[in-house]
This record gives sequence, C-alpha cells and structure tokens, in this order.
Amino acid sequence: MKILCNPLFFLFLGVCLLFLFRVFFIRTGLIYVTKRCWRRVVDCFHVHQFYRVPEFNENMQENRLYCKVSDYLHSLASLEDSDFTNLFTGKKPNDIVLRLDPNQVIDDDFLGAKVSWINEKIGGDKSHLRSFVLKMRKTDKRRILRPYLQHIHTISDELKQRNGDLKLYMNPGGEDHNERWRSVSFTHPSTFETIAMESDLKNKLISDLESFLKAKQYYHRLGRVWKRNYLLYGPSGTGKSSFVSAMAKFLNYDVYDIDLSRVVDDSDMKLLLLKTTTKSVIVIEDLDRFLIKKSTAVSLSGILNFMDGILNSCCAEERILVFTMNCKDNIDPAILRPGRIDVHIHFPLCDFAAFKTLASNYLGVKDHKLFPQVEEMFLNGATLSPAEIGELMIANRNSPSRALKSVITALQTGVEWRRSASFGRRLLDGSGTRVSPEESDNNSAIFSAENVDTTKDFRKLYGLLRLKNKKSQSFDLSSGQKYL
Ligand SMILES: Nc1ncnc2c1ncn2[C@@H]1O[C@H](COP(=O)(O)OP(=O)(O)OP(=O)(O)O)[C@@H](O)[C@H]1O
Ligand SMILES: [Mg+2]
Repeated sequence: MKILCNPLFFLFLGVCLLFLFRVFFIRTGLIYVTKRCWRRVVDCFHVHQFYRVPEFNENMQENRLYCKVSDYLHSLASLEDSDFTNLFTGKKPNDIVLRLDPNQVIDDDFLGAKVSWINEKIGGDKSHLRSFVLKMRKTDKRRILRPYLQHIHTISDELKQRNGDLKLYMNPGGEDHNERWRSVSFTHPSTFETIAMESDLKNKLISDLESFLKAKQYYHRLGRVWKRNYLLYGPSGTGKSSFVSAMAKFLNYDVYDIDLSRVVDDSDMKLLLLKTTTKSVIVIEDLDRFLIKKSTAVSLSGILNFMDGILNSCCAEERILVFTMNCKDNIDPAILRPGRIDVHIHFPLCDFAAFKTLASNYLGVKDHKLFPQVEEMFLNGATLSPAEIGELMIANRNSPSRALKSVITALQTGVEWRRSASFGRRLLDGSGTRVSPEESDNNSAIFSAENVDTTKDFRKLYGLLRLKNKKSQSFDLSSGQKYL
C-alpha cells in the first residue's frame, strides 16, 4: 500500500503506459488514423484554397504543367505514404516505380508550409480526364504559391534532364478522339556523336539548333511563329531517322511521329497538331512517298498549312518540324519553298570520311592496313549506305579485319550491282538516290522504291554472301540476285 503513495511509482507507471500506448499505436497503425484525425481537426481552423491542374486545356491540348506536376509528385518520398500506389518495373530490370492511384492524396512541405495534392479522375472510373488538385492554406498562399510552382518547374526540368526522359508520341488513328496520341518512352540510341556526317555540316546544324533555341524574342519581333522546319532527304539507310533522334536528344524535346496513312482528313491533321505540345520535334517520315502516291487522306493544302505554321500559331510554340524524303526531285516546289522549309539537309551515301567514323563507332578502329584499299574504292565511285556498312560491321564486330574485308567485297559487289542495274535504265541519280516508283516500276522488284528497302535487300545479299563465303571466297552477284 505504501508503494501506491510513492510518486516515483506513478511516474514509472505513466512511462510504462505511454510506452505501451506508443507500441500499440504504431503496431496497429492507429497512429496514422490519429494523425489524419488530428489534421482534420487542425484543418477546421484554416481556410483553404484549391488549384486544379487539368491534364488537357479547353482546346483539348495537353497541359504541360500537368506533366510537370506529375513528374514532380512521383519524385517525392512521401509518395510511399500514400494509401494506394501502383507498382511498375522501371527502366532498369530491377527498378520498381511507384505511381499514384486515382483519388489518392500526397503531402508535401514547402518553405515551412504544408500542402497536399489529390490525383483526381474527373467524371468517374471510365473517364480519361485526369487532374491534380493542389490544396493549400489561404494564409500561405501569397507567400508560397508562385515560388512553389516555380520550384515544381525547376525540379521537373532537372528530372527530365537527368533521366533523359523523352517521349515518343504516335498517332494510333481510329475512332477514339480522346486518344489522338499514344506515347512510349523515347529510347532511340542515336546522338550527334554516333552519326557519321561531315563534321563541318554537323557543327553548322548544331549551331543552327542552338541559335533557334535562343531566338524567341527575335521570332516574336518579326511576328513569326517560333518554329523551324527541316527537310532531311537522301537514300534509304543514310541516317535521316537517326538524325531526328539526335536532334530530339540534343534539344531535350519530345518527338511526335505523324503517320500520314492514319490521318483521316485535314481536320484530323489539325486536331493532331493542336494536341502536340511546346518543346517538341514533329516528324513526318517519307513525305515524298505520300505525296507521289497520294496515299494519304490529307490534302496538299492541309500539309502546306501545317508547314506554314498558320495552325501552329494557335498552339504552343518552340517546336521543330522535320520532314524526311528519299528524293525531292518530284515534289511540288510549293512544299520546298523558303519559309516552308527553312533548312534542307542532304544525307548522301557513304564516303571515306563517313566510313572512318562508322569504323571507329562500330569496331573501335581508327586506322587499319585495309583503309587505303577502302579509300581507293570510294575514290573510284564505289559506295554503300551507312546502314549497309553498319550491318556488315555489326555482323563482324569481333574481327575488324573480317569486317573491313566484307565491306570491301560489298563495295565491289555494290559497284557491279549498281552497274548491272544501270544497263536497262538509270536507277540511281547522281547522289545515289533511288528514283521514284513511277520511274522504276518497269524494272526489277529489287529497285522498286515502294516495295524494297535497300537495306533489307542488302541484308539478304549479305546473308547469301556469308553462306557462300563458307564454301568459297568469291561472291557471284548474278546468282545472288535470283534469290532477292
Ligand atoms: N550517317 C549515319 N551514321 C551512323 N549510323 C547510321 C547513319 N546512317 C544510317 N545509320 C545506321 O543505319 C540504320 C538505319 O538508319 P536510319 O533509319 O536513320 O536511315 P534512314 O535514312 O532513316 O532510312 P529510311 O529512308 O529507309 O527511313 C540505323 O541503325 C543507323 O544507326
Ligand atoms: Mg527513316
């Protein structure tokens, strides 16, 4: 009984009880319920302000801020405290990425103020419309709103820069107007370093892109839309698509790849454009094929309007438009006039300088005793596309000598191949460009631009070459052609 009168006993009992409470609260998770209730109580004494960041604006264009907020929130450690998150595999095989489930709340602190975000799905479960809603105390609003939004911009830009997280958007076509663009991560490995191209030209193009990036005020002063149109033209397998990737990576822009065969009409094309975002490279590949064969539902004036930027003036700016073609000879001059195309870039077949870049990139060889022989062959007019040479080098990457020998054989073969092809009709123009389908349709299917990709032909040829090499060192082109 005496012990009950001892204050130390009560102190000890109190500590024990507190400890047990704590263990009980943490073990059972009641701590979270308590925290939440406490927060609700505190919230009752504050007036809040809400800001919605919808995924699309009233023109149904993607809201860039939504993407930035999404990137920012998904980088927060407090994402793990959210009640419901989805788990996905990341870029690396063992990476696990957390994604907020709809209608979940995520908390954040900024300059001592507490804010929360709700990942809302507008219009029920079947809806595609999403938004983030920011909730902050009115008393904090004036102090933190602007710096907080600026902070989100900065962090999301840094994240994008660090992760190289670019997106490739494709138009799937079809009826679903909410899904004009479908995106995947843009992982094309080409950069300006890996592209074999005359170094002066490459440097000029890089500085052209750099000066475009700095020219916002200049374009606005002239009353022009801040955009630049490039035409990349040259034979198949010379690096046009790879160059687009290099541009996008250099600029850190997303890529919108418009498949003209899936565009239903001119207004569909307009809507596609309206739904592209600023800081993007918009690409139309093989424009010559669509124009010559008229295999797209988009009219010439639809394409011209797009190139002029009349439509773009009502959309976001800071964008690059790129058109690729195999040959621009038969193209309506209206398409190519200055203003519609700002920069024309020719992608030729390989010369010796480009070959050396490829040898260095693919084989790690800067010099070799077979180089003079290869150089002589180029000087004598032999040539292949960089894609063709790249294929041979990849196939023989373990033995540079074998790779170079196979390139020499292929160069010889290529000369004979092209010579034999030119007996009947001219199939290649001066720069090695394939002629149009109309010009070549009486010739063998091998050279028909619409059916045959030179690279694929060459792979078949090369497959044959390897088979034959096992039996004998010589390669009979005429017999090879029978198999093509
Ligand atoms: N100039 C080059 N430098 C380095 N690699 C190249 C070059 N040209 C082509 N290649 C390689 O060849 C392959 C095909 O190139 P790419 O797709 O860029 O050619 P393309 O000109 O777009 O052809 P197409 O007209 O058929 O679309 C790629 O894997 C690329 O790495
Ligand atoms: Mg291409």
